[in-house]
Amino acid sequence: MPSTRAEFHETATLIPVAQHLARVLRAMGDLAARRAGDDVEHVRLADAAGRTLAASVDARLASPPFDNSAMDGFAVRWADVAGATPEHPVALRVVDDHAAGAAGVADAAPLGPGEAARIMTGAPVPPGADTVVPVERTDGGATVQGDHAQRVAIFSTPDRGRHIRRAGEDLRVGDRVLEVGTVLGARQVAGAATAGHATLPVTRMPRVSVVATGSELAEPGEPLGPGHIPDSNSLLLAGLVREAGCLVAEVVRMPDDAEQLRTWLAERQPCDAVVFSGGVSVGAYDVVRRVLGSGESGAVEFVRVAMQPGSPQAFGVLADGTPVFGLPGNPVAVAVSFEVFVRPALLALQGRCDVRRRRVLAQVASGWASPAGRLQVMPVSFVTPDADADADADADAASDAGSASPAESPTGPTGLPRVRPAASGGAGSHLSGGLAGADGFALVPEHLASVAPGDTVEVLVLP
Ligand SMILES: Nc1nc2c(c(=O)[nH]1)N[C@H]1C(S)=C(S)[C@@H](COP(=O)(O)OP(=O)(O)OC[C@H]3O[C@@H](n4cnc5c(N)ncnc54)[C@H](O)[C@@H]3O)O[C@H]1N2
Ligand code: MOO
Repeated sequence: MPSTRAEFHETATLIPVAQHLARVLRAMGDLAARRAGDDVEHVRLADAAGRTLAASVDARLASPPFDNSAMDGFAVRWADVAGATPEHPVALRVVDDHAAGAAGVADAAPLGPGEAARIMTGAPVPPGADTVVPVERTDGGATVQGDHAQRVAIFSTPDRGRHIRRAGEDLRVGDRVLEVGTVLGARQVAGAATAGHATLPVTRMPRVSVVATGSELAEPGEPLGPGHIPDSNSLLLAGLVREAGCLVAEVVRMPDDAEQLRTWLAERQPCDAVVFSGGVSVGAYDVVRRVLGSGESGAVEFVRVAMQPGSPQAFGVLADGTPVFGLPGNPVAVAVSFEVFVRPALLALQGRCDVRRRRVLAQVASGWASPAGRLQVMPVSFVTPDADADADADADAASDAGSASPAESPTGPTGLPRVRPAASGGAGSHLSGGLAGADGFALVPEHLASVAPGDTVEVLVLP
């Protein structure tokens, strides 16, 4: 129970992360449903990476499309070679030679008793053959020259049917290859090619506008005026938008000036979502809150979420129905807010079936404090084997024991990977430089005020 009025005010107004996310995803679900239909494009397989499937894909071709050899060797009739040994090889007449891609194999005369065909990996199995003997188990036979048949000695017998890859054992015509909502990567595109497709139906890539607000913001690399800082959030957000499979409609940096924001809102490029950074808190110049919170440009709600960093959040729609996010300006808060709310929303807008990031359990290598009552989303890095080696060297130098500090081992006694805060400064939401070393975000539940070495935490793994 909160003990003071101030504390009560703080905790009473915090919305659980799951509740805010559910609200965002509900709104995105409605938008995606409205977009469905007009939003399908057909792209060539070579252009499909990173796109989201708009419809499930079934096999048009069997895989393999025909029975073929898994080995370079000789296609035989098993009954002819059963019992062959090095001491008592079986000699067969080589009547044909089949390379991968060979035409006409299916029409060849069936192998007769005592006959074999030389065959290469991937070549169709000729009629009559039921087994392939790898070349290593033969004397190698001899090349067929013209129609002068040669002989091959078989030294041992595989099981009947061995080394033949059967038509359809991977996919039969009509088998489901890819589910609607799947994000297409190299493996999925290759699977579609195998299944006989040349193009795939994908959802249109949402276009997202990024607006960084703040009178202190300067172009990165330019000399800084007094009180100015390089604008890192524009780059962060534009990059995260692209990583989430979207196109960047425009990137805008503007000072804390309500008139400039109103002008931009009136003249902006058409897009599917807008993401603001900065100006959502309670500061005197918090321009996003002032303009969007007034209701003059749409319906945007400003809330405080039980999360650290990234507590102040804005979400809603602009006057034309475009969804809009207002993220708190601190760079780590931007990264975390994007990860927790915006990325799932943009994936949902694309029709992705899975909007969750992969999670792993990890063991804390060096502890940190966490604000009780809020979900802490802490940038962490995995302890690497290199760090282990460095620690070994340090330990060697410091003592004769020469063993690595347990805190530096890449896995803990449980076999879980170990994590430590990515920023040497800890959990501050301004530690933008430290964010660059993050491999993931550790999720520290609301009821904890700290984590200690050896504790287990769940980590969202970044690509
Ligand atoms: N009285 C209170 N003050 C603040 C509260 C609060 O509850 N009461 N919350 C704090 C928290 S937590 C956050 S997060 C920030 C969020 O404020 P804003 O969204 O209004 O963000 P700004 O004030 O515009 O900026 C915060 C911080 O981030 C830096 N920044 C902003 N944009 C960029 C950019 N594009 N690139 C790099 N850095 C950026 C900015 O210079 C500020 O230092 O409010 C706290 N205050
Ligand atoms: O939400 Mo703020 O990000 O804690 O700094």
